Amino acid sequence: MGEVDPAFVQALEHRPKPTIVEAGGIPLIDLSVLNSDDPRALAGLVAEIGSASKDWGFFQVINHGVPSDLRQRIETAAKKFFALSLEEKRKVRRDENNPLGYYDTELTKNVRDWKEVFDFTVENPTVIPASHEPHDQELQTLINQWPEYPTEMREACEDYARGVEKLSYKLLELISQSLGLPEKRLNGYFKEQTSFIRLNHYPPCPSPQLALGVGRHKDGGALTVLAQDDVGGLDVKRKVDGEWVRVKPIPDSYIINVGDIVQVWSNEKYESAEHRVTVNSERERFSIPFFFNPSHYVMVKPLEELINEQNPAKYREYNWGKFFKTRKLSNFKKLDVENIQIYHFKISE
Ligand SMILES: O=C(O)CCC(=O)C(=O)O
Ligand SMILES: [Fe+2]
Repeated sequence: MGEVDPAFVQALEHRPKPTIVEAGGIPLIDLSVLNSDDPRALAGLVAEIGSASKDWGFFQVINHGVPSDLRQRIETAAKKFFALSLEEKRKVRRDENNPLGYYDTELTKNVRDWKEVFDFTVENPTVIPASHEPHDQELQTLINQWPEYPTEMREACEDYARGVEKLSYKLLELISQSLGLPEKRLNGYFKEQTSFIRLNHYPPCPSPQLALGVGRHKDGGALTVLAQDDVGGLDVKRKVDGEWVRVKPIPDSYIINVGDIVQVWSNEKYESAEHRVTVNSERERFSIPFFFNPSHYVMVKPLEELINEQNPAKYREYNWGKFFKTRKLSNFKKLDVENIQIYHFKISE
């Protein structure tokens, strides 16, 4: 067993157990129904999405319509990029001001993650607040930084983004319908989306029982559409019993997780699930999450149509851009406070 730097070591209660249950029961949803014009089949799909979002906050989709060559091209480009020297990768390094590009020192809840990443936004440029301070109105324009090598990286990333964006809108529309709302009820919030895609590389770790690839967390955006390779390591905290279970890789499927924004919009009918990534000492792992996020100026709050006297709003409204900026900052440097969470906006009962 090798040694890892103490910055990576998780507190005892957050370390992965040596054996983990492979999750039976994570809903597997076949989206080919979307091509059918049988209203009953569509209603069945909407109901499936609703139960999966309610009971798990996590599901996998197959026959999702994203062409497999888009995924192959970005996966190949990611492998080539991460295989470059550190010096080469650091030419597109991100910093406190520009959160886009290469990074190998991310923190989740103040502990270092055993991974390296490359981030790019789906819209180029993307506008976010310049500061996390609530009263500072200044904005910042983010521009993607593309590496020189591999030369096909930019095109592979941009094409993939367009493909997965379509799937994300489809899922958003299904979620909206599953809440009893019109199909396009939520689309307007994404006009100037702050969505971004992350290429994750988890190298083999000499002490996989001490560190995590990504520490336990919930995704702060609306939805995450994740491509994982065949290595496995993504664990979800199962809602029924709080047990960590491993998400089994299924070739050419996507893992969908409901983010905090959907939890708030739905007034907790749906709940974002806590998840983490464990690493292993033998095989490197790659994954590609697409974080589907609204425009920075969106004020997130329980949807009017879903609240009433019997079911009053469980959250105060908050500004998405400020939330996003605060999270980014806490992932960048060690803070003495816990990073921002939606429960900070929860209305106590
Ligand atoms: O690598 C994975 O499977 C998941 C990564 C993740 O949860 C994240 O980046 O938010
Ligand atoms: Fe995540």
